Amino acid sequence: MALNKFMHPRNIYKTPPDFSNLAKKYKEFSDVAKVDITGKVSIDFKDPHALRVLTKCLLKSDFNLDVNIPEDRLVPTLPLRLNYILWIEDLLIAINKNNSVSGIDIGTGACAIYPLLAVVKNKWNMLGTETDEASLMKAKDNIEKNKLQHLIKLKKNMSTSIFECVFMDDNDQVFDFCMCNPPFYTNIQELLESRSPARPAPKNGFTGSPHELITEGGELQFCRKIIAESKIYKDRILIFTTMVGHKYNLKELILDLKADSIEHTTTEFCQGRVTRWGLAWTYKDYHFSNLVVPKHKSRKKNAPIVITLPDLPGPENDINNCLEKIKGILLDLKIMFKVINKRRNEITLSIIAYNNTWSNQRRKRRLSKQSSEIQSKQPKQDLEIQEPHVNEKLKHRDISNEEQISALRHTEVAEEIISKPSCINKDKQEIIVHGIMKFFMKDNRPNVELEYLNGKAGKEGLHQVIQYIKNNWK
Ligand SMILES: C[S@@+](CC[C@H](N)C(=O)[O-])C[C@H]1O[C@@H](n2cnc3c(N)ncnc32)[C@H](O)[C@@H]1O
Repeated sequence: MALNKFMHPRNIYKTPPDFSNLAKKYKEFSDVAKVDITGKVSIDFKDPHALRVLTKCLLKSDFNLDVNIPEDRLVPTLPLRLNYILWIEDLLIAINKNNSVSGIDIGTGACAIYPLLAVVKNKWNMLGTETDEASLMKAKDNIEKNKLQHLIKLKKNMSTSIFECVFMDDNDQVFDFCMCNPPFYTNIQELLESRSPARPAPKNGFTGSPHELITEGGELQFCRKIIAESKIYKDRILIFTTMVGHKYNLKELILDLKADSIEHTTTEFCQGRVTRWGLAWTYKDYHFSNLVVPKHKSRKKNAPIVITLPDLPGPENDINNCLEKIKGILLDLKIMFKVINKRRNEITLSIIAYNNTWSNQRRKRRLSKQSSEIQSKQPKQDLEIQEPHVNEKLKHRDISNEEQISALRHTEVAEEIISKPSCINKDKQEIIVHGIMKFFMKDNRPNVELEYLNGKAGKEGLHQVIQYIKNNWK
């Protein structure tokens, strides 16, 4: 519960729930609870069933809500959901909106968790939208079970638009806010790779179905769509908000809003070991600058590092030229990359390296030269027989032990360098470096901003990659 102290100040889960009390109150909970020798009651957080029972019992005990959470759907973690609702409360306070509040929950899911919490906590009127028929049916059951149909409405979204289904009846309704927990991932692979191997194993078990977690283009595209459509519905929703799961996407979305001079604010949702972010924007004459952002200032930040690269030769010292150069170097290094954003003067790449192909390049080149010199001196027949034993030949020359060891290393590394990308077995290999590189032109010079995400080589690994790029930037 490392981040709990940074939870929203009004979040009741800042104080962890009393598990022994829950076990006494609910038989279902006592069935999944374990008691250690000191008498402490806990559950197996890796067990999705135990998580489901915990959330169900907390909803009953703390909010008097009876909720069925289907086995094949996301188990909503309450501290995070509550952090988001509490931040919406802050936003509404900031715009002096304190009664007859109405909000939209985009992608409400099978539990309609946000509408239910919003209604029991604040008596807001909520509209939940959902594309998945099965989730929609379950959400309806949960709302009816709690007799809250008069405050919570549901709409099936059958279009590719986010908001069209809300306003298609052509009513004049104006909503105070919209909220969204978007599907975070682009595909299964990204979902599986989303966690750093360097970080401790996730404390909580994995829950959720693919369509709840995956969307074409991932959360960045989904949130961009909300922003694009917000321009159409700017008079129908006072404050637009979304949760963002990846910090690098948050940065991109902020740039989008800044580019259009749209008033916005952000927050951090901290709970357990997980941080998410909230982004809010408006087209109204509201100023969010007075909002007290509930985050802890002294918390260590992963501040990005900016490095200026040498000028590229020729007149075309521009961002497209940079991109071609970078692509070439990354391909040489067998580093996987994806262009996640491209603007007029800036390009953002996500990079993943499964092998360290950038270290000791000078030594590798020297040894490569040495070994090819030796090979060229050998008679052809000899070479054919002895080719796998380059180091044996080196032994017969007057060279030091250290060089022999380097040569041995070189043979191994050489194989690594010539390996084709297709032999990168992502399933079996650990990520060495995963990071974001944003290239941009400043004062007509190429710069790169680095953000380390995860990987065995740590931040140092990402710095080594950029150092390699810098050294080969010609
Ligand atoms: C990450 S889940 C969030 C569920 C719930 N709000 C929560 O926080 O637990 C995302 C939900 O959005 C739904 N969804 C995806 N695209 C949608 C769209 N265009 N309109 C409405 N819902 C959508 C998915 O079916 C899924 O239930």
